[in-house]
Amino acid sequence: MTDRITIRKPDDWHLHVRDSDMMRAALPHTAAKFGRAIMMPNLVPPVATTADAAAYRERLLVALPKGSTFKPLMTCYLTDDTDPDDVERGFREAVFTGVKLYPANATTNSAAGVTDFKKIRRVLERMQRIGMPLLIHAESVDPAVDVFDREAVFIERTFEPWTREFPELRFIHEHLSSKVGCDFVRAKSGQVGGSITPYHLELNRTDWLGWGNRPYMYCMPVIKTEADRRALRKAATGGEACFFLGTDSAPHSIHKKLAVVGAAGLFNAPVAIETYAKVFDEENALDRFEAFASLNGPAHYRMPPNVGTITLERISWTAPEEIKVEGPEERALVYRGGETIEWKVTSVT
Ligand SMILES: NC(=O)N[C@@H](CC(=O)O)C(=O)O
Repeated sequence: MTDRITIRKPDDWHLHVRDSDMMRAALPHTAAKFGRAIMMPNLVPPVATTADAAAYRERLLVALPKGSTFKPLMTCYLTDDTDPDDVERGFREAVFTGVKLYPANATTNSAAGVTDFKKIRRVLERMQRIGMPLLIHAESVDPAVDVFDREAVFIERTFEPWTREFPELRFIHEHLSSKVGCDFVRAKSGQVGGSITPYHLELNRTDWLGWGNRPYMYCMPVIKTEADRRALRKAATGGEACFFLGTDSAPHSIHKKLAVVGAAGLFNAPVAIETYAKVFDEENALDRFEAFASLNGPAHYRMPPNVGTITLERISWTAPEEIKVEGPEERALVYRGGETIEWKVTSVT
């Protein structure tokens, strides 16, 4: 039995830390264990221009603990009115790493997202030309589509046709949640990469709804069936280069999570890398952990892997139930809060 594992320092290819008080509370949890993270642009108002992203990056850098080498990678929130010239400028100036597409109203803070895909064709053409990746929240928002089928329908109606219309455009299917999604990414490997969260690897919809409604398991795309969870575990741990780590850690104040209409998103940064290690251990795949956590993502984004390392050991500890947040948000519930966590980070270089 392996009780200790050292891998290259991982990156988080899908992260929300928000802004101001929440950012200051959430960011250190990721910066302590990851080399880089793709910072999601769904602030209110969104990070929609090069100037917005440069300013947000400054705020993130100021919020980092002293001496941290963590690097935030910025994304552009795509709207109906995004200017292709600004997108290109941001990419060439190394402000933007990619563009993020939210279909309008698909998830938290996506009201400013794209309402009509015809309106973004010029941006996609430009991105294809300059080699800039497109990150997609791949869910249909057609009200006639069942919430559990949103991923499959988006792939069929929109994503798959785009991979043919824009053959040189590189895509990331964010937070994969279904077997259909895994099979799609696999079939388009090279052109499409897929990130996978710790909670989609751990939970099925019976965990979420079967024993009382558990608001801290509510996220978009919603947790699906046991067959989907198994397919995701196979994808993450199978060693295929198209799948990589993206926590989708998404803190909300406790008030927003426990409201009548609750916010989607789970704050998992305090236990994320440890939870992935648990999954790989359970699947007898710890030898493939480094590829998923630290190598496949940079390769898809065409960046070198980190030079540092992280060591995890089989040491039990108890996850905090919540983190404190200054100001009116007060506190945020932690995914797996109060549970025994099997793996512990013992060294980061
Ligand atoms: N995953 C979620 O349920 N929520 C995310 C947005 C997202 O990535 O969908 C958030 O910003 O809270």
